[in-house]
Parts: sequence; structure tokens; C-alpha cells
Amino acid sequence: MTSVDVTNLVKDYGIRDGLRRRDLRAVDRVSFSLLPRRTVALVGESGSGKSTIAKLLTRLEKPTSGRIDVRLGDGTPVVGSLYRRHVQMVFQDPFASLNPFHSVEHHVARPLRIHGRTRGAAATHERVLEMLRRVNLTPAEHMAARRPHELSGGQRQRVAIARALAPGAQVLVADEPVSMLDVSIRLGVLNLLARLQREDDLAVLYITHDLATARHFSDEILVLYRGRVVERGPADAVILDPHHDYTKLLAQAAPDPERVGGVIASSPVDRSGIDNSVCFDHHTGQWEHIDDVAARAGVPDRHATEKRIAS
Ligand SMILES: Nc1ncnc2c1ncn2[C@@H]1O[C@H](COP(=O)(O)OP(=O)(O)OP(=O)(O)O)[C@@H](O)[C@H]1O
Repeated sequence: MTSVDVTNLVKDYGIRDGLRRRDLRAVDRVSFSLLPRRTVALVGESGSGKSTIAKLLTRLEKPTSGRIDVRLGDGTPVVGSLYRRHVQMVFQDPFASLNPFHSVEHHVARPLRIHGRTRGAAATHERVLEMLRRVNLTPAEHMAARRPHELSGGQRQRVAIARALAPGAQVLVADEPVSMLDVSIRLGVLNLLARLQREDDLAVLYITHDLATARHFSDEILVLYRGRVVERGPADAVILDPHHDYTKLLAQAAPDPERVGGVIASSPVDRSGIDNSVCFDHHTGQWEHIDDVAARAGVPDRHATEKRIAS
């Protein structure tokens, strides 16, 4: 069982501003923990920093500062190539994330070989079929021989999930995993992720625009606004009793929080006066300034976090 502690994560990108260059802070002192069998949802609009956090967790980007500590159940740090095996990502676009020239079998077999999970062609083939059955891509022999263009979006995303789990991943970062899929099949893919999570004791970070699925499929929600966490707490509390003006705005923009696919409106809404220097924490029932949250996060208290999330 693997868990992740993210502490005061910061990511600055150098951007061109007219003739000058300046830093844009995409992620500002974000802290959270991912625990086995638990899902944390990161919600926020486009540009709030969600994908940047996913890239930092999966080492596609390097943090400017802050820590990401991945540990096994006994506390052993997960580093180097083991990190890549343990922490895997499911991307938003199942059309772009699979290579059109390779078969389904190739996509799932590759991580098995790279991470030394199977020995020999026969064992690898068997494991590929097993993974395909686990994600309900059957008959597995038939599906293994298909190429991505022969599959629907939902089937492709199942291949992407099988590929992510093949190396024995314990931490799954799912970046808008269903937003490009037909609304009618979204629930099926999310239910599949939930089942795999239970079976493999996965720690999941679920990144989404969709408050309804965030509520149904996560234990904890972090609301991100311009790189900072402005509200956090148990999923129901954040959605049913939002405190921060930004969360309220998201909840209003989502037409029906009970309906899966109730996506946050992408049209511009008035954000004047919204303050991302304060965060409401439903666990403590208190508002805190980001400087105070960040100062406390520097001294992580895992036990308290676990107890809070479990309660
Ligand atoms: N490589 C980059 N170079 C410069 N700026 C970047 C880069 N990647 C992201 N940003 C900026 O960082 C901020 C956060 O972007 P990010 O993609 O993390 O947001 P997001 O919430 O995931 O949005 P979306 O849902 O559209 O992916 C944005 O202002 C974005 O323009």
C-alpha cells in the first residue's frame, strides 16, 4: 500500500509578457495527502493549476519548490524507477494518448516489460489478457489484436487504464479521465476506476471540472483557484455547504450537482473580489490564510491527516 504526501508544492513557469519575461505561478503552496483506497478530487476551472499538479506528481514536470513524498506502507520512500512504476497517469484524451500504429496488446505489454513485471512472451501475453479482462475489454484475445482507431473512446480509455495499472501502480492520477467521453459512458468508466481502486488499494487523485462526479467518486475535495487551494474537506461538505465565494460560484455554474455530467460552465463569470489568499477547511471549520496553511504544512502531521480523512 502506497501513500503520497504533497507539501507546499510550487510551480512557476517563465512566460513572455510583451517584451519582458516573468514568472507565472501555476501552483502555489499546495499540500494534500493521497491514501490507499481513498480518492482526492481536485476541482477548478481551466487554468486553475490542476493539470500542472498532475504533471508534477507524475514527474512530467519538476516542482519549483515543495515536496512530493511517496511511501510504501512501512514508510520506505519510493524513489527512482520505482516511483514511475508506482505513480501512473490516465490522461484526458484517449485519442491522443494511444499510438495509432500499435495494437492494444503492445500498449499494455510495454509497461509490463519495462518494469520487469513478466518474463517471456507467453507470460506477458497472459498478463495482457488478464489486464484487459479486468477493465472489461472482452473477449480479451480479440481486443488485444485491435488498434486504437478500431475502438470507441470508452474502450480506448479502458486500454489507457489497463496500461497505467499494468506496472503494478499504486497511485493513479486521473486527469479529466472521462471529460472527452460521451456522457452516457462516463459513469461506466468511473465505476470501473472505483472497482480497480478497491481491488488494488489504489490511492487516486481525480482531476475534474465536474462537481457531481467529484462528489460521488471522491472522499475529499480540494477546490483550486488560480493555483491555490481555496476550500477543502469531505466531498459532501464542500459540495453541499460551500463557503468560499469561488466554490459557491462553481456550484452555481454547475447546473445540477446530482447529475453526472453537470459540468462547470466554461463561460466567463464575474470573479471580481474573489480572494485566493484564504482557504476554508471543513475539517477544522475555519478560514485560514495561505501563509498560515503553508507554515503548518511544513510540519506534516500524517497521523492527524489520516484520522481526519477516515472520519
Ligand atoms: N508549460 C507552460 N508554460 C507556461 N505556462 C503554463 C504551462 N503550463 C501551464 N501553464 C499555465 O499555468 C496555469 C495553470 O495551468 P493548468 O494547465 O495546470 O490548469 P488546469 O486547471 O489544468 O486547466 P485545464 O483544465 O485547461 O487543463 C495556466 O495559467 C496555464 O496557462
